[in-house]
Amino acid sequence: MKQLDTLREIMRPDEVFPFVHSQKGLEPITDRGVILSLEGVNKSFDGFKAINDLNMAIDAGELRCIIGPNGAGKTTMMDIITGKTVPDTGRVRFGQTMNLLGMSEPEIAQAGIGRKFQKPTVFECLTVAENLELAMHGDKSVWATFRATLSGEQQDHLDKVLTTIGLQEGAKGQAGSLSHGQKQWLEIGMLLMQRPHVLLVDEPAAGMTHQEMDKTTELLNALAGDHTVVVVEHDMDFVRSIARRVTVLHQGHVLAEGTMDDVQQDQRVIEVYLGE
Ligand SMILES: Nc1ncnc2c1ncn2[C@@H]1O[C@H](COP(=O)(O)OP(=O)(O)OP(=O)(O)O)[C@@H](O)[C@H]1O
Repeated sequence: MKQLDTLREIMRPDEVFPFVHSQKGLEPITDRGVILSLEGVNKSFDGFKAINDLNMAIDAGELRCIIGPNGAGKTTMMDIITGKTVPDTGRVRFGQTMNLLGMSEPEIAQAGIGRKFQKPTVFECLTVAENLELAMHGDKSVWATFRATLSGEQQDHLDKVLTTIGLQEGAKGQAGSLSHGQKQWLEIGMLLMQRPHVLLVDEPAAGMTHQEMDKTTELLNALAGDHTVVVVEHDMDFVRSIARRVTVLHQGHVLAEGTMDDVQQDQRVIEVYLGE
């Protein structure tokens, strides 16, 4: 995959918050500082505290892994960031000032936070390229728009995304014929078509072969830097292969944060995992 080469070109920052014009061109208003933050976030379901005073800050360009035992609140945290779940209290900000609470799921996606769920949801009867084309238009119900001719710039973007996800050779093949791993990459490509600033990726390695995992590691590492990538993952070997910084959630709260070595040696983390 010529990911690094092509990504520089794909990431032509849109004129979308939190990027502003500067002498160097479009720059994140965070100045590569914190791009996503949760402060004092709480969420209860029928009296059960799924998220308990959650505080977390993620820097622009980071590749952050979120780990934690079953029921730790990882999915609920992702749901809160993307507007699927509204917290009871707390603040969630994109950049330094954009308040994500009160924004709808489509508005948050439009602002530049894309999410990939664990199960691939590609359109199996369409080709790989058609899936990407459809994703570019956002509104998947608009078949007429999908049939419209792509501009040169849009076609270039599509070609670069195909190269990034390593599916350029199979672009005209049916998505239904792809392997599980290839479907996951296609879905990441579908997110990239909308030029997100932040990518939230749920268990990308689940069900993958070792070879596919290696390619996914390569892909996520290539995406970080120009994008901010947040990965929720259970597979510790995979986490070790991609993570620079790991956050351990437990009972809806941050238990530990640091490098993989740091958190693996943390006595509280060991106890939580052994006690699972
Ligand atoms: N809509 C809901 N109604 C009731 N309880 C919920 C709801 N969503 C989540 N919970 C509960 O909140 C807790 C946290 O769940 P969550 O799915 O966020 O954990 P998780 O860390 O993603 O777990 P896993 O690794 O098993 O996916 C769990 O105890 C779960 O049962």
